[in-house]
Amino acid sequence: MKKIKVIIAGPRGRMGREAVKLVEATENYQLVAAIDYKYDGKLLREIEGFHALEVPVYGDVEKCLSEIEADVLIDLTTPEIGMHHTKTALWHGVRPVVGTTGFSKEDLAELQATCEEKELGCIIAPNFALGAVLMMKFSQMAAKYFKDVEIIELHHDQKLDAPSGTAVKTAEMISAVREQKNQGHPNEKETMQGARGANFEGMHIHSVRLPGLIAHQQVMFGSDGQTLSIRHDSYNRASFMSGVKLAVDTVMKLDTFVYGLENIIE
Ligand SMILES: NC(=O)C1=CN([C@@H]2O[C@H](COP(=O)(O)OP(=O)(O)OC[C@H]3O[C@@H](n4cnc5c(N)ncnc54)[C@H](O)[C@@H]3O)[C@@H](O)[C@H]2O)C=CC1
Ligand SMILES: O=C(O)C1=N[C@H](C(=O)O)C[C@H](O)C1
Repeated sequence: MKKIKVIIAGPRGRMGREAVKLVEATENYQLVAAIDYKYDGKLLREIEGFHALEVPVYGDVEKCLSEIEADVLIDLTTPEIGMHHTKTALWHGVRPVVGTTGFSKEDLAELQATCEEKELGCIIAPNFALGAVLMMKFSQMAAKYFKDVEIIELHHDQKLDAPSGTAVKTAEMISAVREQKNQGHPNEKETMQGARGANFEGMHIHSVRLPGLIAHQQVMFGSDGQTLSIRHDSYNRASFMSGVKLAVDTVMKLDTFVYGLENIIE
């Protein structure tokens, strides 16, 4: 059986550790390297929590990709370094699967152009949890009938980006079908800055950060005499792994850029 050779960037992170477990547990995947700025030149097994993993760790993505033959790079880091890893992977002919959030519109356009130039698959998934992908799709369906919507995303307090990648993606999907509307009273005024959250084309996004939370989102629609709430909750990071696996398997067959798992599930 030909194995899919995988590199994981950010293996010590909350998501990275889960992804290492996934790759190790999947028969046709082989973890060939990890990228971690702190442990350059070590083996993964020398890092706490990783046992018996004779996998080299690189601090530098360029060096890693020059020395290691790989099919897929899974990135679970931070936006700046994630962008650098993703571009470098594409230049080396390695297909990226990116869970890192916080990329700008310009970043995404640049990655799409590089994919097209290289004719190489790349999947950027703001949320790998299949339930969250359905929550976004259902919200898009509902937005055809309800033009008043507020997005409330709730995450753990170690999260760096706000609003979450999922909330941004949800707002983009809704705006593709929603009749444009500036919500709330035309004369509404914030007496405390930020009270109405972020404004995306007239709809509002609220970001809650609390210890104890993992990843949650509620999309609330309202119209005359009724509201509709569509909610998804991730209670652990294993919830994201079936989507990571789907993305790795799919990216191997792609020569295009995909932003969002809703584009690859039926
Ligand atoms: N798409 C999805 O379904 C999900 C996406 N995320 C996103 O994934 C990213 C990571 O999330 P967490 O694991 O919770 O964060 P984390 O903070 O636990 O992990 C980030 C990891 O990146 C590593 N890192 C930072 N700079 C680096 C560099 N220069 N080179 C290599 N590694 C570097 C850190 O050492 C750390 O281990 C975030 O952007 C988050 O929003 C998180 C959960 C689900
Ligand atoms: O940082 C997180 O934890 C998560 N990030 C992603 C996002 O920004 O939407 C996905 C999920 O919500 C968890």
